[in-house]
Amino acid sequence: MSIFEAEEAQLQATLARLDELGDKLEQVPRYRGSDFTEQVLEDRREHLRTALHSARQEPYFGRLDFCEWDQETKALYIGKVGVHDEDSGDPFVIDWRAPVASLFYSFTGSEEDVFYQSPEGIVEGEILLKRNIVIRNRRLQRVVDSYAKGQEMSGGDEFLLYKLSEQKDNKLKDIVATIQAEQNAIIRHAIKEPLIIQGAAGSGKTTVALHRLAYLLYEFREQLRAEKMVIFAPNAMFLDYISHVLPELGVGTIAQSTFANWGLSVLGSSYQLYDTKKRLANQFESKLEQQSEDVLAYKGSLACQKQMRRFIDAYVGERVPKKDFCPWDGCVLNKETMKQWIEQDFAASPPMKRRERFHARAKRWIEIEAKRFEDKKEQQAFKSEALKRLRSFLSYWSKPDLAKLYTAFLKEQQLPVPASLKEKRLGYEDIAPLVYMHQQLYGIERDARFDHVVIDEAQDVSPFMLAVLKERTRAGGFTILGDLAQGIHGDEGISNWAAFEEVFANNVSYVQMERSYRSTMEIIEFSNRILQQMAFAPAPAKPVFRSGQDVVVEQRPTEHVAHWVKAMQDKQTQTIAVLTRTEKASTAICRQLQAAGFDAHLLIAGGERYEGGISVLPVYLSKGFEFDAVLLTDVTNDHYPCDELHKKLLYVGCTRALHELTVWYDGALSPILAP
Ligand SMILES: Nc1ncnc2c1ncn2[C@@H]1O[C@H](COP(=O)(O)OP(=O)(O)OP(=O)(O)O)[C@@H](O)[C@H]1O
Repeated sequence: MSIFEAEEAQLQATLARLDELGDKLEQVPRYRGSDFTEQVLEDRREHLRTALHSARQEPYFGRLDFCEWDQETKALYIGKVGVHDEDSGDPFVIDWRAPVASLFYSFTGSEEDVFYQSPEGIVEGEILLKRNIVIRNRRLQRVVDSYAKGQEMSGGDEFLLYKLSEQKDNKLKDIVATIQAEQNAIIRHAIKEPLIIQGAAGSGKTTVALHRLAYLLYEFREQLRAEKMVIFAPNAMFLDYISHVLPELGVGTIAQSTFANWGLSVLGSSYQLYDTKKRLANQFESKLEQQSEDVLAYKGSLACQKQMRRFIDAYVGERVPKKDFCPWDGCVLNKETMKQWIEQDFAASPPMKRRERFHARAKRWIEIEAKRFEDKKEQQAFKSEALKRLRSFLSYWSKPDLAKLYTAFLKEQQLPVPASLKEKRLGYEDIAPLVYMHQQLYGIERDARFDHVVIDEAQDVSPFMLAVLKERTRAGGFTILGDLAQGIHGDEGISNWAAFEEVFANNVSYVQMERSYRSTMEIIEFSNRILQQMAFAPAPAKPVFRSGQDVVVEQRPTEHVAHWVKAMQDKQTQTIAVLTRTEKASTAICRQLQAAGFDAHLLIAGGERYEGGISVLPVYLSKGFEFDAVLLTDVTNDHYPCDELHKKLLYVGCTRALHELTVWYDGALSPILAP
């Protein structure tokens, strides 16, 4: 029997077991009653039904023959979801997140003995076979061995290259079958340590972070809840693009948001972001930003956070009663007692909660004092007079208007006050300071705390934003990923990771990912030449050995875009992108393509969906996305002068391409690309 036939027989046997299990489960009536134990059992059955639904199509993707010392070799089949034999409890498909499955990813073929950490301790042994198996709709498609003991192998990358050469559709995909050793280490990194990942474009940062969430939820299911996890990413369109990975991994309820939207939800519905749609366009096109870069950078800094804390402390300090309270003539609650209540008895509560508690205790005190009057009517009259006086006494400590308080802070710091603040319309850079102010005054409800936070494209996040999130996240619960070479929002974001490390008082792990999986060698080498020109030049990306077309750089006006798109379509290219320098240019090209009969999509700031197919978008919006073929238009000296911002923009644009990259210029080629 050939290897393929043997695996085919194994697949049929596994499918038969899965079908039997699935059919049996379907026959158990759904429990809808109120008995708690029954509900828990039904919950488990439902979980298994969902798991079996996907397992019955593609039960596994890998096989690992592992021999634990002094025991028999076991063939372990690894899949997206683990399935156990009902009677013996033995797994016949191992979940990719299970401890033993880690060997499938970390084993490189050169280790003689291997080990993994199981809940019972370290398990040692040797690997005899590592096999990739492709199953589509219950049919065995492909079997590729990357290691077989005692045999010469062509190299472990063959299967990875096969996966990478596939065309992409409109959603990011899971990579469970081909997670690489360095990615596996990140996915399984200790739960208690915050993690910062600096990764080259296309190194799999976003993908790996999503797999890490799925892993954490599996391994620490007793401690973590999906509803308490959140992914922050730059915009709604990008969130739409990555939205399929977690459901594919069987995880459905993790919140995804932009920092701005989340911040506004904390502040309440009266606050809005000003020019949501136009912020990026202004920043990258007409330089209309009202505020200088220094002000933006300061508002995102830890120095600003420190000043804000001092300002709030002073504000709260001022709220301590300065005079005695007199509910009626002859009765006094002295200021020392009230001070003691506020500063000592209620010290653990946030300031606005302290006010509430003070109010409640003062009312109780009035009740007790009023009991001195024997006549009930008299008692009532004194009480209502006292409550009136209490209200007026507390007016010095009314609920603060955050926008006004923030205005006072900006004035104190001699910073310009944006005119829109009066209408509670905020700049992106004002959100972190305001949310921080809110947190300082009102505290953070238990329900509003996070178990784990993923921050994607973190180079565009300010240290102040991170500090705000840290206050409401359980210790160590951060996976932060970014690429400084793609930091196109330098004024709001960061230029090195030091300030982030400072937020965690340096108790943070830092990992670099240099291998890039997205693009061909030709595209990576071309992009690396831009990288090397940057003031801060991260290590060049290392390509996987996947060769493709040469990068084309040619003098051509944008009128020819339709020809290029047609040529790409003729090659069956699935996702095609035309990247322009401005939104205006994107709009014009998109119209031109639509007039020529192409189903082209214009992606602009404020958009919510990414459709795939043919996309036309400004280069600054392309961050995070990838396309089979990319055309960068107008790469001239005028549009991309030789400065840091434009080097980064071009780097972002070039690294979006998987298989083909074309660069056009009409005039003088940008000096960044000059030979
Ligand atoms: N181990 C892997 N196996 C197969 N494909 C992979 C692997 N790692 C990454 N990829 C693919 O590489 C591409 C880039 O991944 P991803 O978008 O997560 O990278 P990134 O580092 O976030 O990129 P960027 O910073 O440029 O946005 C995706 O198509 C992803 O599926």
